[in-house]
Amino acid sequence: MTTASETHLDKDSASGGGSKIHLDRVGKTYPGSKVPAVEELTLDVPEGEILVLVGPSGCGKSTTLRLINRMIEPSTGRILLDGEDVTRANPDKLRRRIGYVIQQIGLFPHQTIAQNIATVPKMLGWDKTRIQERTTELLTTVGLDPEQFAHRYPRELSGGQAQRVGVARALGADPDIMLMDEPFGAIDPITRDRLQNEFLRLQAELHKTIVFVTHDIDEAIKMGDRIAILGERSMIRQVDTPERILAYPVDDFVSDFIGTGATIKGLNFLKVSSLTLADFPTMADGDSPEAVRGKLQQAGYQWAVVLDAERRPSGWIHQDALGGSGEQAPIEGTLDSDGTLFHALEQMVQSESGMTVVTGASGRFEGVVRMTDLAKAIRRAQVEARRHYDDLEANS
Ligand SMILES: Nc1ncnc2c1ncn2[C@@H]1O[C@H](COP(=O)(O)OP(=O)(O)OP(=O)(O)O)[C@@H](O)[C@H]1O
Repeated sequence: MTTASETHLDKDSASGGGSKIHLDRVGKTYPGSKVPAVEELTLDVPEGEILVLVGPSGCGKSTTLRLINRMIEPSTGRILLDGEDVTRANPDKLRRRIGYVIQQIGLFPHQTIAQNIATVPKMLGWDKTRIQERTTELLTTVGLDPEQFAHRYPRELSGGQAQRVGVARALGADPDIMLMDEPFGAIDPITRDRLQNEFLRLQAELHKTIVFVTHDIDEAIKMGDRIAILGERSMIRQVDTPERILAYPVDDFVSDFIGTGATIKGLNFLKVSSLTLADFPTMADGDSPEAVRGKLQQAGYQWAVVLDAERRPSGWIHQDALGGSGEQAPIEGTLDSDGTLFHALEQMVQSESGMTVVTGASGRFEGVVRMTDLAKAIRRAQVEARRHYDDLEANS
């Protein structure tokens, strides 16, 4: 097995070529501390990517994030944005280019929501009309009615609304980089899920380059184009797409961190369209029970899919019911080829047949997904991920 230190960087990233954010052996030792909080961290974030930093409490995630906008000054190393060394640039100017969202939101309590959102545009000297237009636009973008909310104060908002304002404020001057430190951390699970979805929808339009800190691996899997799993002193243990990390954690530290159920979570990244659906016995209008029993015996199945006149699946029939009761078991939902294998598994475990039906155009029957198909797809993902790491090692 390759080790994390051998695998966490590819050749391009070592030089930072073309990255929006490039950290070059950045380190931070806090005054009075013997141990660095961040040690020799080299990391790249390509333009338009959400990179999630995840790791155990105290491993240095927040410090790393704050090094990027120099809220914390690095002790060693260089920070490059768009290829430009900003390690010694004016930090105030730098921060105007970079949006920053934190868990505690940090809204100014004595300023209205509109004034809060206008913070950076004001610093940049925008005129009143432009600021007002931008504030209205941003409130709408984050799903808050400007008429209702612009003139309220932070204490007059719910946690979820305040968090949306936090995002709007960070987007104030349209920065192309956003740093987000557990932005949805202190919110109830339902609102949190909604905010995550809204943010992903927003990002699909805005294409910001985002570094996002969380200690929650599920949030990392959901939000990240890539995830960097950090160990002590922000040492990278593995950095990759969520699907590859789930398919192939490089060591026990990463396995332990992503926890149980990683394989099942990995099914979220696999689509029904990646499967070759095998021929499956069906019972259409006019088929005799004997003929269907013959098909089942030949194919080695106990269940057939019953189809209506339009070849849409209407139920399952067991071989014992053929020619007898004719009783059918319901189909617990169907999937199209865009569905994920995670949904296929969910439907499978609810279905009496233990299989999931796939439909195509106009709901017509296309095939079924069986447990063995899921197992094969998982193994294929694992083999591909492993091959990727073997190639990286061979090329390093
Ligand atoms: N201002 C500071 N002065 C001294 N040490 C600090 C300071 N801020 C953080 N540290 C230390 O640096 C290390 C990394 O802290 P940091 O907040 O970056 O970790 P984290 O991974 O974000 O933690 P958490 O998930 O618990 O928020 C910790 O050991 C912490 O105690």
